[in-house]
Amino acid sequence: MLSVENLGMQFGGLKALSEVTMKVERGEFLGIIGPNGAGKTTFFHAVSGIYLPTSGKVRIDGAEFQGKSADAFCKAGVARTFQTPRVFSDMTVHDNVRFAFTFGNRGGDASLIDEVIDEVHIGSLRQELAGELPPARQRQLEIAMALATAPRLLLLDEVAAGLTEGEVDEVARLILRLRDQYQLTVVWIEHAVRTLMRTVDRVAVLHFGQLLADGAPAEVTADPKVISAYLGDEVTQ
Ligand SMILES: Nc1ncnc2c1ncn2[C@@H]1O[C@H](COP(=O)(O)OP(=O)(O)OP(=O)(O)O)[C@@H](O)[C@H]1O
Repeated sequence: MLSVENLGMQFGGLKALSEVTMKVERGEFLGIIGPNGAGKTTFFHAVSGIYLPTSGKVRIDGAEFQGKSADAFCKAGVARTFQTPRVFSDMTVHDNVRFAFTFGNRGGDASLIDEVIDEVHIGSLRQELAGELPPARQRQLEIAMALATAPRLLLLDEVAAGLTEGEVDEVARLILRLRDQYQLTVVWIEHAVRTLMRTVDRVAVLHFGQLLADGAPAEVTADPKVISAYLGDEVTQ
């Protein structure tokens, strides 16, 4: 579904991503972890048309996409959320989702607007202004906006940030349900490592812009390189 080859993103002298090569297979659920500043969000920007990578290839279903616009990625079935939710504050929840709907691949069936709002459990907030929602609800709204575009690949950037462990587990269950219901391929960046490890099929670890490890959660958790660079005692306690 998505593959990157020798992906690089440089800001002046800083290599935010360096020679990253990996694949996400159709239907797979990949987690991405790594310390602050490791390049996780930059990776999402590079595979959703926000940043033009300074080197390497980005492929969607085998076709080269580096340098294409965010709209082209969206039309190819890539949807994402942002670490700081990008919602239209002065518009209602419903109107935000309706706006997202016009960019995607759903054709004319606007009844799906209400469906996705209900799916992410914000049906009771339909007429609320997005700017008045707490951050966790804005993240749910962003997921609804992403779903409104009829994605095949959903990129989630810290959608569980700031939540308690129980709430993070709830978000994980929601993502799994949405994945099944909409037959999504999912990539989830999250610092809540324990929940992530229980949820995903595979984990990639970024460290200083490089891919430090990529494998099944149990393998990655036991990898000495990953433990010393990032995990410490976090998931072994
Ligand atoms: N537009 C930019 N201009 C300059 N530097 C940038 C830009 N975007 C990201 N960076 C730098 O690239 C590096 C990687 O940032 P990125 O946001 O991708 O990290 P991250 O792994 O998502 O971190 P966090 O977990 O804190 O969100 C950081 O050093 C950051 O300061």
